[in-house]
Amino acid sequence: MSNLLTIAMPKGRIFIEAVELLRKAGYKLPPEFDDSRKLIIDVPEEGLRFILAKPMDVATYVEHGVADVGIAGKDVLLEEERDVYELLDLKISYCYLAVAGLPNTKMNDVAPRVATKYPNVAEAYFREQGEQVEIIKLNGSIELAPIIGLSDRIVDIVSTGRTLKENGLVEYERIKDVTSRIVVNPVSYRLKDQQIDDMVKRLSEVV
Ligand SMILES: Nc1ncnc2c1ncn2[C@@H]1O[C@H](COP(=O)(O)OP(=O)(O)OP(=O)(O)O)[C@@H](O)[C@H]1O
Ligand SMILES: O=P(O)(O)OC[C@H]1O[C@H](OP(=O)(O)OP(=O)(O)O)[C@H](O)[C@@H]1O
Repeated sequence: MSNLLTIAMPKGRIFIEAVELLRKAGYKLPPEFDDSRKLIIDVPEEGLRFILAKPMDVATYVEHGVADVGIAGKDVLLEEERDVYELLDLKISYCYLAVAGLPNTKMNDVAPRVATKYPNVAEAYFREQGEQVEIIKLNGSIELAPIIGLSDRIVDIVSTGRTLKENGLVEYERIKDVTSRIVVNPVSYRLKDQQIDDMVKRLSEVV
């Protein structure tokens, strides 16, 4: 096992903002962080190892303890419900989860269909509303579903609202605000509490 504190970082849009925040907190991250296809980047001078993962997989690495710490969107944490501690809201990559669909349409009375990348979040939301829906799991381009008649509604991320607008969809309900969080493995937190607390402290000062 490495002595380096291992951090699972999401590739994609969170990555750039997270790197910027870590640098602001004083971590010297080499140029590899700006342009590289490497999936593991060690920064021994800082005592850190970064693994670059799919956003949906970050909490899985942390739950299994192959990463001590992870950076993950609240959307993913709600969807996956992994056994990890959420220690800090980094307040980056802001967006929100919402229900959307074609304008002026009601949900089908019998077995309304909801397409989403977040089946658990969607299921729980509609159950709370007292509505029984059929969930259709998609992996992206969710906005297609109501347009081509696959579903009555979607549950998806909205940021600027541009994707909804350009595809002729409207928002019906806002479910939850989303930002990225620092999560940790419970055992790592016991064994490496000083390193982890130091990182959380440094990050919380620049959030
Ligand atoms: N339009 C957006 N604006 C801001 N943050 C977003 C937006 N879409 C998603 N996010 C946040 O960024 C996280 C990662 O999204 P990103 O689009 O980088 O990856 P992804 O589409 O989930 O993954 P994949 O690599 O499988 O396409 C999401 O979990 C969410 O927290
Ligand atoms: O409100 P906006 O600023 O338009 O952003 C929202 C869009 O961003 C995300 O998609 P992403 O770009 O990750 O593509 P995806 O379809 O592969 O999920 C999300 O799923 C929406 O489609």
